[in-house]
Amino acid sequence: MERLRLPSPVDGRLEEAKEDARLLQQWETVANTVDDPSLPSVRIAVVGKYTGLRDSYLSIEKALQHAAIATRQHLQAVFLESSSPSLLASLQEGDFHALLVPGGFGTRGLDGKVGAIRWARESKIPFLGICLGMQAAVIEYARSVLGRSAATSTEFVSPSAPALMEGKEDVVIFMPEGDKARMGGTMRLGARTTLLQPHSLVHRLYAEHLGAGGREAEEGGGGGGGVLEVDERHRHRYEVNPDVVSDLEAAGLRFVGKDRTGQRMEILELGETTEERRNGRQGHPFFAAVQFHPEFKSRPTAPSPLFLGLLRAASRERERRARGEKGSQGAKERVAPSMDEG
Ligand SMILES: NC(=O)CC[C@H](N)C(=O)O
Repeated sequence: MERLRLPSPVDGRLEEAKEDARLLQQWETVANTVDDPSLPSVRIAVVGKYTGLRDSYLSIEKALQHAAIATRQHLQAVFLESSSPSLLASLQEGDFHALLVPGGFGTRGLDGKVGAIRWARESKIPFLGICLGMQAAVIEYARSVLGRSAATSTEFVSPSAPALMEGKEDVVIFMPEGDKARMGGTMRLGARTTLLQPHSLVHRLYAEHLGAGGREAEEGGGGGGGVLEVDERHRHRYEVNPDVVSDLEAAGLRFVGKDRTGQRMEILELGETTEERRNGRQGHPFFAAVQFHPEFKSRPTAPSPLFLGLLRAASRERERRARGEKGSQGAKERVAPSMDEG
């Protein structure tokens, strides 16, 4: 056995027993945290249009739960209907510590999602957007900050409507390799690689998980220089229009995760605005959105780095309110540097 370098069955059993004990210990920690009545509650608003069918957001709720356990908080996820006329009032009065806008399809409720994201961005409430949630964040920024009030996604433009003015309004477009005439089989599905720029919030979060969720990118493969590669699961037909990226970046959005071609935007963060930098004001505590679905890879003992980031920011927000502070400025440990540092 030694000559052939085979593991001894005794060693193997010992290793197995150690691993079993480690997993049991992890699981006990999870169970004890869920049952601990002394932990504070964290209130997360989830704004979507499938709220009548709770199972639609099951993986979102589970991923939030995993991150709440890891940050020792009791999760109160509140699902709000995105087409409700009272959505904004519910958000303003709901004492929420964070907002999550998950994936979805079709136009109903889009303006509600855009309004909710605007509220979170302007009131400096931690925000995570997923898939359609990221596309809605781009639409919101283009409408509110670039002043393109008609900004939208090609998904929401009826084929019979006149072409969008100068193509400036379709800030989210159909992916070129898809077949516009046929929906079946045109979705970009499954695990795809995203390269994460250093000096970004998401890079730091994934780097913590290096080994589990990320690996150093190789020089020459579009990576190198501290770039991290992560594989996350996708499910979409539309993407950020590469033609509007430079305008959005000049206005303060940072696209810190892209595919290997550099043409497909996978992750955005909010950098400091020029005005914030000039006045030495703190930027947004946590504003990130991703084209993929991080919830699908979250596990009870290994929460998704993005959900973890959101729940940590939500916890800081709760503590800040408990201290009676107004506005998020000064509340946090800021991680996203200004755009030109990235
Ligand atoms: N999963 C999603 O959120 C999909 C977003 C959007 N409807 C698209 O197809 O690109």
